[in-house]
Amino acid sequence: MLDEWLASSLDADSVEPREGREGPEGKVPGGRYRLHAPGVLELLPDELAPEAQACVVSAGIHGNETAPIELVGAWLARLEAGQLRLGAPVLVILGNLEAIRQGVRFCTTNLNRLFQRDLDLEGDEPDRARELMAVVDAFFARHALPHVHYDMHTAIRDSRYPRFAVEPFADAKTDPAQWHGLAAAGMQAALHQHRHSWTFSHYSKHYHAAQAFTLELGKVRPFGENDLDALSGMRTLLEALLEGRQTPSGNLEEVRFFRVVTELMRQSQDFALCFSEETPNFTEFAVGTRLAHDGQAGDTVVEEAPVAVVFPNAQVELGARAALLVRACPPPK
Ligand SMILES: O=C(O)CCC(=O)N[C@@H](CCC(=O)O)C(=O)O
Ligand SMILES: [Zn+2]
Repeated sequence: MLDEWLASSLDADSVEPREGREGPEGKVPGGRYRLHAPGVLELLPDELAPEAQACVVSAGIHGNETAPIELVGAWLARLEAGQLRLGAPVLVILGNLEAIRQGVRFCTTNLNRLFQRDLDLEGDEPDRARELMAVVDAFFARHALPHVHYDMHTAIRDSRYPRFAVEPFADAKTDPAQWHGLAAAGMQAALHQHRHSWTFSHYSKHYHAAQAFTLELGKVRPFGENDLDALSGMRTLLEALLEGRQTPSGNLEEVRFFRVVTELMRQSQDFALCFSEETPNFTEFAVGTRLAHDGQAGDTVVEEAPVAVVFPNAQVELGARAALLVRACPPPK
C-alpha cells in the first residue's frame, strides 16, 4: 500500500481524505500509517523507540524538485519491505501536488512563501498552505516529543556546495546536535537566515519551536535523472529518525557556515541581475561589483566586504526575493 501512496497522491483523479475526514489506515513494520489529506501520510509506531522525535519530512513543496520525492519513495519502500522498523511518529508530506504533476516550481504562486497563520490570499496554493499548516499543527499537538522538520528541496542553479541547509530565522535555538547530524548527512554548507521568511521550515520553527531546516539536496532534475547515491547520508539520517534511533554525528569542519546579510528583492518589472543566469550558488563577488538593477530600487552594489550569491532568480514575482547575499561566518558553538 505504501509503495502506491506516492503514485496515487500524484493521480489527480484519486479521491483522498481531507483533514477532518480521516482516511484509510494500514499496517507497517512496527506500527501503522494513516492518510490525513492528499499527499499527507502519518506513520504511527506501536512503541516509541528510546530516541524517538516527532518528525515532519516534506518534499515537493516546489513541484519540479524531484530528488527529495524519489528519496522519500525509497525510504518508505525500505519500511514497507521490512528493512526498517518504525519507532517514531513521522508525518510525510508531498507539498504542491498539482505542480509536481505539471513538473513546475509552482502553478500560480510560490507555495514556500505562504506559511503564515494570518494568510488571507485565495487560490490553490494558499489553500494548500493552510491545509499543510493545519496538519503540521495537529501532528505536533498529538506528539509530546521533540519536534523536527526537514523540508527537502533542490536548487535551480549549480552550487559550489551542492547540498546545504538553510536555518530559518526564529526565536527557537538550533540544538548543536542538529549541525552534527546534518554534517553526517552530507551537508556541505549551512546558511543562517537573518529575518522571518514564511517558508515551510520557518513555520515549524517559529510556531512550534521545531528543529527545522530547508535542505537543498543537489540541483533540479526531472524524475529518473537524480543521483540518489549522492544523498546516501541523508537517507541514513531519515532512517535513523524513522526508527527512533540516535542520529549520526559528523564533523563540523566539513561544513562551511554562512549568514545572510541582505535579501535582494525584486521591486519592479524593470529588474535584472548583472551576472550570468548560470552563476553557481555561493559564487563570491568583490566590493564594487554591480549585482542587480531595479527600476525602482536602483542598483545593488557590493559594499564593505565581498558577498556570495545564493538562489539568484530574476524571474521571481514582484516583491519577492531575487537572491540572498551571504558572508562566511564561524561554525556555531
Ligand atoms: O534554487 C533556487 O533558487 C530555489 C531553491 C529553493 O526552492 N529554495 C528554497 C529556500 C527556502 C529558504 O530560504 O529556507 C525556496 O526558495 O523556497
Ligand atoms: Zn525548492
